[in-house]
Amino acid sequence: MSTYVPVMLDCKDRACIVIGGGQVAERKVKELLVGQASVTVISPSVTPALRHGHEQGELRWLSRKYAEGDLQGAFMVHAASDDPQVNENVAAEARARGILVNVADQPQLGNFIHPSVLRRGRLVISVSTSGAGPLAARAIRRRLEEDFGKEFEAYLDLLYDLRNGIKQQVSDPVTRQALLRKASDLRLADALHHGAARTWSMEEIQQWIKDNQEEWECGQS
Ligand SMILES: C[C@@]1(CC(=O)O)C2=NC(=C\c3[nH]c(c(CCC(=O)O)c3CC(=O)O)Cc3[nH]c(c(CC(=O)O)c3CCC(=O)O)/C=C3\N/C(=C\2)[C@@H](CCC(=O)O)[C@]3(C)CC(=O)O)/[C@H]1CCC(=O)O
Ligand SMILES: NC(=O)c1ccc[n+]([C@@H]2O[C@H](COP(=O)([O-])OP(=O)(O)OC[C@H]3O[C@@H](n4cnc5c(N)ncnc54)[C@H](O)[C@@H]3O)[C@@H](O)[C@H]2O)c1
Repeated sequence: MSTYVPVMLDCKDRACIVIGGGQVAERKVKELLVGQASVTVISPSVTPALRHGHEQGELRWLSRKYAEGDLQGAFMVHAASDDPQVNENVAAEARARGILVNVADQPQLGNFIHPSVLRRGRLVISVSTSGAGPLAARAIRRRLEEDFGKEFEAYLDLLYDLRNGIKQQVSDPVTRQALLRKASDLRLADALHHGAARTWSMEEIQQWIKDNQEEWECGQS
């Protein structure tokens, strides 16, 4: 079994092809659409959700079987048909073209696999068992859902603004580092959980930076 390297891929507007239109293809397409990829499904039949996506213009569906040459110009392909020989052929074309390829039934023929994903806005927690047991990956992800609740979406939006504010307002590198550490303290997320998880105004963000900067500088003198 491979030891995989986890990465976060930017698929925005990239040509991503999915061969097959069943439940597995649907799941992979959903993740690609979250990443704003340009998705083409090639399959004689598709699930109602994929058909709906096609009708809404969210993805392209070519209603036919895979044919060699379909992968020309693609960034990534998913071989998710229920025909092992077709999936093998897709993997072979992808390898010859140097395209990223995921193979649903024979993962070892591809060069990446999907983790189970928990999203809370900007927070992405990916769980993989390296192929040992996808259902266990799902179960672990579900357990993490309890520890990382919806407040993390608001917290990461706040952290994004706080970091930008700190970088703009605080020039001393040591003070800046101290404030960045404080903003990254998960107690801030807990506070959002216990209080109302709401958006901070720019004034509140600037005030937080000012107060904490003063507190830090007082502690140093
Ligand atoms: C996490 C998740 C993400 C996703 O798909 O996006 C995912 N599989 C999920 C569900 C799921 N998969 C399977 C079942 C049926 C139950 C069962 O058999 O256990 C269910 C449940 C269902 O479908 O409901 C069967 C299965 N899966 C693979 C094979 C082939 C093999 O093992 O050789 C077979 C046998 C096929 C057969 O024999 O028919 C292979 C892979 N599945 C992976 C990912 C990759 C490894 C992930 C890891 O371990 O880190 C890897 C290697 C490649 C890949 O797909 O990228 C998603 C859960 C999402 C969530 O809910 O959170
Ligand atoms: N990796 C995973 O997470 C995972 C999970 C479950 C099953 N699987 C495996 O993934 C594969 C697909 O599973 P599914 O449940 O989506 O199957 P499914 O039967 O629901 O769908 C198969 C799809 O492949 C299409 N297809 C068949 N021949 C084709 C061809 N020549 N060109 C293009 N499309 C073609 C069919 O039209 C259909 O839409 C199976 O091999 C299954 O064993 C993988």
